[in-house]
Amino acid sequence: MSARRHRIDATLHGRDSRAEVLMPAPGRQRFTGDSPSAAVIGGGIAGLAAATALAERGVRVTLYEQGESLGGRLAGWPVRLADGSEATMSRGFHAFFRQYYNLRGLLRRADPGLSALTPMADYPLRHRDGMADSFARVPRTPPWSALGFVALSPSFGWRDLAAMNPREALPLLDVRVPEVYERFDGISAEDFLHRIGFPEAAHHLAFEVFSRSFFSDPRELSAAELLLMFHIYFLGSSEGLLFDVPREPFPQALWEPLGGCLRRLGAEVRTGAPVHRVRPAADGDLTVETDGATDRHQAVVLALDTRGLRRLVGASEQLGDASWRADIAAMRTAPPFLVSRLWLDRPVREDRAGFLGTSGFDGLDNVSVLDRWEGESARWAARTGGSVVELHAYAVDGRTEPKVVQRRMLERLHEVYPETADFRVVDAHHEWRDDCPLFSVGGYRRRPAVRTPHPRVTVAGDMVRTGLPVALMERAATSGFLAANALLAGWGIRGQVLWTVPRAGRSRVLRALAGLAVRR
Ligand SMILES: Cc1cc2nc3c(=O)[nH]c(=O)nc-3n(C[C@H](O)[C@H](O)[C@H](O)COP(=O)(O)OP(=O)(O)OC[C@H]3O[C@@H](n4cnc5c(N)ncnc54)[C@H](O)[C@@H]3O)c2cc1C
Repeated sequence: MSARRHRIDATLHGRDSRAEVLMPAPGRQRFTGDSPSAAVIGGGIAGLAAATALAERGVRVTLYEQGESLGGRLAGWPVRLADGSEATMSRGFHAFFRQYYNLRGLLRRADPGLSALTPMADYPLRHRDGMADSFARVPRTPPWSALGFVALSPSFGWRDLAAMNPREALPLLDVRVPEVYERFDGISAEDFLHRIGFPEAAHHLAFEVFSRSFFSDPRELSAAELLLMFHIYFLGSSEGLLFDVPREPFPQALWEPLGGCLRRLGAEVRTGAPVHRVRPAADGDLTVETDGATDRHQAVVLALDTRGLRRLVGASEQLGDASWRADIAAMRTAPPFLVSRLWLDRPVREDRAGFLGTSGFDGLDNVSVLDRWEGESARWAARTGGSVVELHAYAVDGRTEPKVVQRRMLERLHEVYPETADFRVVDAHHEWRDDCPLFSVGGYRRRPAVRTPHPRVTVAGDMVRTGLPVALMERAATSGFLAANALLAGWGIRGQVLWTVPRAGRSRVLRALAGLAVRR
């Protein structure tokens, strides 16, 4: 893919005039007449992006999803509450950042104006010791974002900035992908922050919240992922740290409309369809085995979660080569996380934020008041006079009894929002999962890339190496499009145009400063 700067249509992309556009390999617009068939395995964001890009160009797509609905880690399912109401449960709160250009492009297929998303006014953070931070008033364009944060933050002042180790900290100013992995994948996020002399208070507040949102303890997370995150959300993009959230539960707001688009494009969307094996056939085709059926395709996109990919590749003995298979087998998932959703009989205080990042509260990572922004919760709260609150705890010690953690998180809620201590819990749903990838120290080299040893098999998902500054949901969407583009290029068809935050530090002065660190 070639890259070039573009004037940005702010309504379609973001506000960052330095965002980069990545042009796909040249080719015909789409198939006409006879077209190949492709299996996309996995119906999360990555699979939906791949399936959409392929189907739009006339490929005959079958999407296989083992779950009963689309969305993967953002899937939702109906539950009946103790008071008889119907609600949609999910893994809960997700921040849709403005620099998620490719994810937003995917969602625009079904919702051109992104009317399903609503902005959150702030990204407040609170530490148990009383320290609080906010990004609402921090400017969005670097370097003013960093300077504004230092000027406004109680946890990170000018004195802290002056006390940092300048030589070690300079690389923060010019994060480049994939070079950042070559230099920093070998140390942990925690060690990196110590090395640069990052102030203790800001370390515990801002960085712990961010690194834990990668589902890992900072001692286990690769420093390269932390630097990348710093670049994407802070110093490398002028979209800022504010984000949007869906106005309704994920299925209704996002995946049912997108699934409808796919079907209108002629794709076959099969839910409740786990794939057990993929086998290369002698004639170059690939067979895909599901419960009781074997389908034949000319290409396959593996858009599964980490464990699903490991299992499927493990069972598909003839797929790939020995070293690729060994790398997939070595992939790890992050420790378990808990999402507790509580339907409470009374409203939380009026000034409580829709979302609050928390630190120092025994592993409670954030608290959302869903009825502030999600229609279904707001209607329940209006009808009952109650409120809907969600608690997330990432990287939980797997040895602790789930009930103990659930009770502890509720007690911490009582501390964060003391009025809730007297509320009655009308109903509670607790989701325990461990399906997020672990970006462990030194693990980058073995993570799968989009291309595999088989020219007609590609990989997509939020664990994939894309060579671009993208993470989490945006990595899933971007890798999905890249996986489709790689197949389309092989057929001489032009793929999807992609966008990314700049792939290097954005200011010449900051880049020059960062260069000093490398030369010394
Ligand atoms: C609690 C929580 C909060 C999060 N918050 C944020 C956030 O605020 N911002 C952000 O950007 N990201 C966030 N994330 C991360 C985000 O959810 C993921 O990065 C993203 O959803 C990954 O999408 P994916 O398509 O790569 O994988 P998945 O969504 O896991 O999709 C993989 C799919 O493959 C299917 N599958 C597996 N095996 C098979 C098989 N054999 N046959 C058929 N199908 C199979 C699975 O059922 C699944 O649907 C959060 C995640 C969690 C859990």
